[in-house]
Amino acid sequence: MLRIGDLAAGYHPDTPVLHQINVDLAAVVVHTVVGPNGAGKTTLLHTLAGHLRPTTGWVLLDGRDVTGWTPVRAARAGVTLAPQGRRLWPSLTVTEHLTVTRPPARRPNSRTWTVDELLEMFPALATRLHHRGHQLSGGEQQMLTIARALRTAPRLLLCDEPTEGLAPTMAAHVIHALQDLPRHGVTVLAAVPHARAAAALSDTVHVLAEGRLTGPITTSGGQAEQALRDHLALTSPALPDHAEAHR
Ligand SMILES: Nc1ncnc2c1ncn2[C@@H]1O[C@H](COP(=O)(O)OP(=O)(O)OP(=O)(O)O)[C@@H](O)[C@H]1O
Repeated sequence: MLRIGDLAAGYHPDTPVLHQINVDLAAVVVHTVVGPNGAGKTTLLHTLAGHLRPTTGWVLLDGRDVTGWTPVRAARAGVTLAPQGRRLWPSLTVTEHLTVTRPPARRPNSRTWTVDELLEMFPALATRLHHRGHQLSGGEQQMLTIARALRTAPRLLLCDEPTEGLAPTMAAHVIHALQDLPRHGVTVLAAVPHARAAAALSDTVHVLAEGRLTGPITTSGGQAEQALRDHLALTSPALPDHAEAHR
């Protein structure tokens, strides 16, 4: 659905963060982009969600040029960001988060999600309906961030570090929910900092290093972790074996 070619983006004209990014998110699966802190993962997701205008290159959605679109146009077309840091509305309750966010009226082919379906996906939220954003645990906030994004009926969900800082059981729940989305026609592109997390979460991994993407690596063959280590070693030649566990 989404194709990106020769894309460059950054925050200052003289210092691009992304250089010549090429990627084709044709398959309705979970894709990850993995790379160390500062590699540009957030910058890539923000560019795709329309928060940042690319300096060069193109973005095609179903063959239509959408380069430089706004977040509103991106969301209307079915591309929604679940941001890092959760960015909830602190004074709104769980129910209010889910009811004020609605799918666009005219997008017949997208899977829409009722509040009840989202509470079934994330039962922890069902017991917190009247709690405000700032009263939720980190895991509950992450679930609500994803649930709120799903309310816009995305075809492509961009998730920035969806398991960051979560306890293992919460992280497992979030991973399970994301892995189930392709079954509903939703493609996922998640940014993660660790090779192992990328291999566990996704079907296809794209490695971002020094502003460039390599891959994709398919995780189904069992070789993903070694392939990722090889790719990441390109930018960290001195990395000792035991350091991988902390990447
Ligand atoms: N708003 C901003 N203004 C200027 N520079 C920025 C801004 N946001 C990020 N950067 C810089 O862009 C580069 C890429 O940052 P980005 O957040 O995209 O990386 P990341 O891979 O998501 O890392 P992390 O996992 O630490 O968030 C870094 O050098 C960062 O300092």
